[in-house]
Amino acid sequence: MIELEGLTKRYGGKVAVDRLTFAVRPGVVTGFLGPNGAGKSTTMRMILGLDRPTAGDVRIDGRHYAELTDPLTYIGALLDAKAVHGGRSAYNHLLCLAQSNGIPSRRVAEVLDTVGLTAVARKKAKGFSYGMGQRLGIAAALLGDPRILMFDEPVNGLDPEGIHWIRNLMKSLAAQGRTVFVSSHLMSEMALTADHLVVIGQGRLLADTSMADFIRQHSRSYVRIRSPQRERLLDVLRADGITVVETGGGALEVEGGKAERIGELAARSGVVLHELSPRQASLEEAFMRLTAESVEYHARAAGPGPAAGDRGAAWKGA
Ligand SMILES: Nc1ncnc2c1ncn2[C@@H]1O[C@H](COP(=O)(O)OP(=O)(O)OP(=O)(O)O)[C@@H](O)[C@H]1O
Repeated sequence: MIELEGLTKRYGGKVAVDRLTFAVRPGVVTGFLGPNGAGKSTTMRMILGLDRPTAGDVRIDGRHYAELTDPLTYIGALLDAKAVHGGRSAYNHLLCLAQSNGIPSRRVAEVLDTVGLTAVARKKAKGFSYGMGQRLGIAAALLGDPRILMFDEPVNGLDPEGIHWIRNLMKSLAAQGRTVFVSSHLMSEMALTADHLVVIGQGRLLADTSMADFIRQHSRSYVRIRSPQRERLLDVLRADGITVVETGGGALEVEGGKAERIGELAARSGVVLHELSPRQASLEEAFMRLTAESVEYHARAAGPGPAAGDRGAAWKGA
């Protein structure tokens, strides 16, 4: 378990992480979500003792990182996949890590096998593709067979096969009872991977909830309607007590699942419909709404008041 208590980091006048209090529990994948600059990497660096908190505390199974003997056997992390000596082979890179951390060298072959790098184990890391580098970073995280694993944006830059592989790996590690903490700025990816969500914006905690609750609270269902007799349709729906929102492009929206009722009312009144489609707002939109206030890096060039979908431009990799 990872426990944060009022964790805070300031860089000069800038508050990167602001009084974060939450716990990351074993047996589930916990997604750590937030827009660019929200403070995810800084938080992870403090968990690993790489950055010193300005205030507050963070403990791994009740102890500070610096107090752990052979820390790689408690917590494995992938923070920066490029942090590998390129001149070394994958095997030697992992062997050095094993030897300096009291880990038996037989683990090297085991983790190379787990991440599918056995065939290229003797090749120099500098010749590796981005995906192979990610796999090597994950092999290093798994080396000490730790109960806690932490991955910073592990799917960034990966192809669909690599994304699928990492997703399944994280789920299987959690199913083994390990604590899995993974950051991302992509809600859609987390929706497929995480059981629990911690969302931050501008360093502050915005949500600490199960994925099921997040979906229940934030996924909005609505009906989209288009009609060449728009004004007549508006009158008919309003007369029936239905609240209609007029959206761009001449379309109308009605909250909830009232498609059948709307269709019947239109038919009864002889109003022609060109579209009557029940829709579900995506989790990505819910996430955007939740963090919109705290997005530090807005794509201002896109002009004021972008639509939810357009705001994707403000997100790394979007
Ligand atoms: N060493 C540093 N010195 C000054 N400011 C920093 C430093 N490291 C991070 N920051 C600032 O702290 C804030 C949080 O950065 P951090 O990298 O933790 O965010 P993040 O959520 O990981 O973002 P991203 O998704 O872009 O990686 C940002 O405003 C960043 O500019």
